[in-house]
Amino acid sequence: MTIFQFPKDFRWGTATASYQIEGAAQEGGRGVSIWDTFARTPGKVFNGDNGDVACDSYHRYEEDIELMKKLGINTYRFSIAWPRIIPDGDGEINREGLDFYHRFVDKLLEAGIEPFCTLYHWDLPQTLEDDGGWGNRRTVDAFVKYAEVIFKEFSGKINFWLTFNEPWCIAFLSNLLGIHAPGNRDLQTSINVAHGLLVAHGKAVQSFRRLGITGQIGIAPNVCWAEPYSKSPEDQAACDRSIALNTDWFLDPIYKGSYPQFMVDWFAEAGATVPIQEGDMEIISQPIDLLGINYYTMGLNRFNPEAGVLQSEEVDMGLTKTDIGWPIESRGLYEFMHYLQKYGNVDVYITENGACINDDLNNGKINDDRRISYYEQHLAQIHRIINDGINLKGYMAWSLMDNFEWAEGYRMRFGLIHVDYRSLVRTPKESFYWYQNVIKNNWLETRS
Ligand SMILES: N=NNCCOCCOc1ccc(-c2cn(C[C@@H]3NC[C@@H](O)[C@H]3O)nn2)cc1
Repeated sequence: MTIFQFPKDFRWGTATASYQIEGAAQEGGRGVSIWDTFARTPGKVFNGDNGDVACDSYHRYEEDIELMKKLGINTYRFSIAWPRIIPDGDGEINREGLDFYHRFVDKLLEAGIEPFCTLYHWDLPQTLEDDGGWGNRRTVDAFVKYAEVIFKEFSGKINFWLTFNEPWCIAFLSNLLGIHAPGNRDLQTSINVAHGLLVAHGKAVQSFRRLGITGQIGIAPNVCWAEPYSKSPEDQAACDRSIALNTDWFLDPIYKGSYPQFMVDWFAEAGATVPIQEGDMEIISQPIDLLGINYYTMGLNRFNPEAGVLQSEEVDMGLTKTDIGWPIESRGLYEFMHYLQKYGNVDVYITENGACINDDLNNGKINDDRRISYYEQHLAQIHRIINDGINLKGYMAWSLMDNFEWAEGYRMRFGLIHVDYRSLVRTPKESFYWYQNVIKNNWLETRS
């Protein structure tokens, strides 16, 4: 057994997102999002599940906050649903939507929990997607309008801001692979989306500074850490492409003001170019204050000309997997955080990390020992990272509770709290109590 002591001011939290937990999809003046549409498209979401009810947190947020207090977290990452604030995307402001989030944030603050707000966690108003989505500058301008409304409303209440969650998922999972909403399968479209959201990010940061909003702002890329299957240059290059599409494709423009040239050249070979307009890169590379990093797994990649646009395939090495099929390898988090240092020792928060473990209730308890083991391994790596002098400031477990896991619907459970989707009863799992103890002690004690 080893004790890993965390810094005194280290932030401990959990994370969720609006479409995944709120429900009340047709209440409070909320407009239609691309996920309402996608979930209703036959074959897109397991079992035809959708976010109409989800965890009903729109109505049960006070109960959820009581559970957060019981858990002992001091930070809670959530997202605001743009369709609740400006239902048709760039028209009238919906006061009822703002009032809901004021009630929610006030309750968080009352509980001594720091709100950590994501402006965009994938629920784009459908009207904007109908008019070209992130590839259309109208959507970029609409996002800036939405962001400014939120900044002005919540300045002083919210001090930690993220513009976008997982830009790789928004651009490539959703517009190249077609697995998430809106389900396009086109390389040029996905590159246009990536560029549009980067410009929107930069413009929102400019507004944040111009309006003198208090607090810090950043973005939350999801990581695809990978190591080459062999020492061959082809496998190393395939690995580099896989990592770069999740990380460098977004962080080079933000921190360096230009896209990674080797990837621009790679896509040019595939006939796709980045639609850069005059001044875009200066806008995108506005200085930011923090990075959110979402880490789940890592892979061993090798070159395969048949393996998609990156010609990079993951090799199954027989590692233990979570119930969603992702290998459990915490080492990738440590390696990635050192890779990230090429952008400088920036302030980083782990804004998502967790395991899909579908254990169900058994005599009123959920003995999710595999989830505890996952967290134990990953928190030990977090301690290593901090010990190496990297500015890792906090950790938010994904997720507070089981919720709508996108194309997987409700069958995949990431929560520290079990949700019965019929009764909506919340039941803390054994991992909840384990994490509660880590937070209370501010140290990790490995069990072996
Ligand atoms: N790279 N090529 N892949 C080839 C084929 O991939 C097929 C599937 O791909 C993926 C990749 C990544 C994800 C994913 C899900 N979460 C969890 C959510 N994070 C934000 C929060 O809302 C959580 O629910 N994070 N990442 C899903 C599917």
